[in-house]
Amino acid sequence: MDYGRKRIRELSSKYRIPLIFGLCLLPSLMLGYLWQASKGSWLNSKISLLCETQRYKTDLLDGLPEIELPRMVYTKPHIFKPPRNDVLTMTPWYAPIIWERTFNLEILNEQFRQRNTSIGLTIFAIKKYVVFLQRFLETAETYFMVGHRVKYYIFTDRPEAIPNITVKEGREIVPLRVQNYPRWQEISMRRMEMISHYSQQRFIHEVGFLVCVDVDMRFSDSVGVEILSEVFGTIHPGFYAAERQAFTYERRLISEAYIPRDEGDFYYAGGFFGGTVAEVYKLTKKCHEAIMADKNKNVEAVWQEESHLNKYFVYHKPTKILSPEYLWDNNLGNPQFLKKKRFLAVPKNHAAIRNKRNLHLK
Ligand SMILES: CC(=O)N[C@H]1[C@@H](OP(=O)(O)OP(=O)(O)OC[C@H]2O[C@@H](n3ccc(=O)[nH]c3=O)[C@H](O)[C@@H]2O)O[C@H](CO)[C@H](O)[C@@H]1O
Ligand SMILES: [Mn+2]
Repeated sequence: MDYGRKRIRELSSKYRIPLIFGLCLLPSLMLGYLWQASKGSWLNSKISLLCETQRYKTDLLDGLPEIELPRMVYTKPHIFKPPRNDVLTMTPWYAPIIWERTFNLEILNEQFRQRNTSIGLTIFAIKKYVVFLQRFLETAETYFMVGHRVKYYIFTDRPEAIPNITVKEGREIVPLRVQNYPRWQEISMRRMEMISHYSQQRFIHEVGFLVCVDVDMRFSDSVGVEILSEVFGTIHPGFYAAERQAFTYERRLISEAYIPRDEGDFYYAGGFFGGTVAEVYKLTKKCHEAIMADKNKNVEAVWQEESHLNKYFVYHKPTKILSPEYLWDNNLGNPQFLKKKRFLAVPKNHAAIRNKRNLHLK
């Protein structure tokens, strides 16, 4: 015990001066630090306040467009009574699949009307395919986007063959003269190039959405704004129940459209897709570039641009998907789940319409 006290006394006398010095230095260092810190943060906040008021406009959130529905009376949705339980109405990435009974067109029409925008429908009628225009346009006038502003963009090598149809108010036929190609496959594929080109040059200034369809078709029931979304595709009527392995995706590795056997969600049809002009531009540009890359390798995908579209949708998931109601072929019968047939394939004699023989449409 004694030894311990003695030792402490010895040590404290030895280190007295440095100890006192240290004890004085510590508070002054702390004070100095606090002063610096407070001075710094004050200065910093002054600077950032100045920067922010310079960088940002303060009225950005004022005067935003508002969509406000009027009073509407309709059956309320019910958590335990889904309108459809016989079909898939939502993908795993939460994109709705559009079927009859799942939407209220009155709400959607009102919302769309208040957005004050319009729809461009792109149709290609090259060489003999002009024969399909009359029926296509007449049925579109009855069923397509009724009550909304529509521009029919008709890509053709024969503008003089466009039938003279009077369209309803707010609707317009816009002929776009384009070149033709000898092979039907080339004509079909080049649609990607032409849509992307015109999206950049023209459509982006004229319409909000683009809907891109085949011309050998007729509308037979309502096709309205329920189909519109950032980017949408349509389930091909021949493959809605098929397993992945049965999808006719491009399976050759050499093609840009190649999809491995363990990937893919649906088989989408080449004859009906769309979205905002910006999204359709991105889609068609990418597909066209892939088609050109294949061409350089002397490859053509098994289902031309439809194969490339399917590849695109594996890695850029559509934000909405149209059920086969939106693309049906009467040769496929009348399955129970199909409550409406909205857009139907017109029977065609493939050999006659795609080559130089004379054509007699049914
Ligand atoms: C309903 C559907 O999903 N159809 C697709 C399917 O064949 P389809 O047999 O339906 O192809 P198709 O003969 O209708 O050709 C596609 C489209 O290209 C245009 N065209 C074609 C040839 C011609 O001489 N003039 C002309 O204007 C026309 O708009 C036609 O609708 O596969 C094609 C690619 O192989 C396309 O992906 C189609 O979109
Ligand atoms: Mn077709």
